[in-house]
Amino acid sequence: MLTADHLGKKYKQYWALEPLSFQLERGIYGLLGPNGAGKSTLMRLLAGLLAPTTGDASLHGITVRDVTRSRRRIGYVPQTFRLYPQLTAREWLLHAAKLKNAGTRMEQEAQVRTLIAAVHLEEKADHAVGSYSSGMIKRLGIAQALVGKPEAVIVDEPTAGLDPEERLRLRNVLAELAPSATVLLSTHVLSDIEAICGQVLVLRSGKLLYNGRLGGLASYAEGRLWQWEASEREWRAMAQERLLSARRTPDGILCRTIADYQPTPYAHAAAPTMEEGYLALITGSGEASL
Ligand SMILES: Nc1ncnc2c1ncn2[C@@H]1O[C@H](COP(=O)(O)OP(=O)(O)OP(=O)(O)O)[C@@H](O)[C@H]1O
Repeated sequence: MLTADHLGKKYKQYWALEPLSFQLERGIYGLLGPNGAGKSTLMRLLAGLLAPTTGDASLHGITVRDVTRSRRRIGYVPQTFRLYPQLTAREWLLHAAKLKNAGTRMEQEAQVRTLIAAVHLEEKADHAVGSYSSGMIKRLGIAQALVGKPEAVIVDEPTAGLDPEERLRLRNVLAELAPSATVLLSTHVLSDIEAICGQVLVLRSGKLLYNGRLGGLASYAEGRLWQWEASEREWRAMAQERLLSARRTPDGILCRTIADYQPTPYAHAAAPTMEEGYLALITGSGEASL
């Protein structure tokens, strides 16, 4: 169990992460929030790589500040990382296994073989990483975080900059981990994680706004989601930034927005999606004036 207990981080007078508390069991959790919300700060605090201003993070009751006892048990994949381009994936992972003191040389080699297969890098395992695509590097980062069989795996922006095929591949790799570890993935794109995360935490401006089931997000736009068909001319006259979506149909343009009151006489209430609920939550959307 990965626990945050009044965990917070302040830079000068500014809370990058206001003190928050939660407990994460086994499974995959999404950490959502716009740029600057505090996601990386929280992840680095949970991984024991950043000293908190208040509170503590712990894994199964052991503080992450106890580096010797917790470091091997938590795998962390930063947003970006540098690799020596001339090293191969196998060499890189063996190096990580040595640093983490993950068993005898033979055990380390066996573990590296298993990890290479788990992240589907068998064909490229003995090629220099300088020749890898960004998706392959992300997968190698995850394999490196998994060395030593950690009980918690924290991945900052796993799918950023990847093409749809690589996203899917990476998602599958992460989903396979779920039964045996606590996995926390950050993103600002809900669709990236909705296929694999049942639970999400939402941060905005350093505050924890939501901690619960992914499906529960839709409720933030419940009763405030409006849909109507507009003509091309009406649509052009609208404050476009107030629209959540606008989709061309044979009859005109299907518009959706969040507003406390019916935005036009033609609008009718519609069921919000999770994404729309999430947008309502992070934008704190009030009345839309169209
Ligand atoms: N070392 C630092 N010194 C001062 N402020 C910092 C430092 N690191 C982060 N911050 C600030 O803390 C806030 C949270 O940053 P953080 O990187 O955690 O956000 P994020 O949600 O991960 O953003 P992104 O999605 O853009 O990566 C931001 O306002 C950022 O500018």
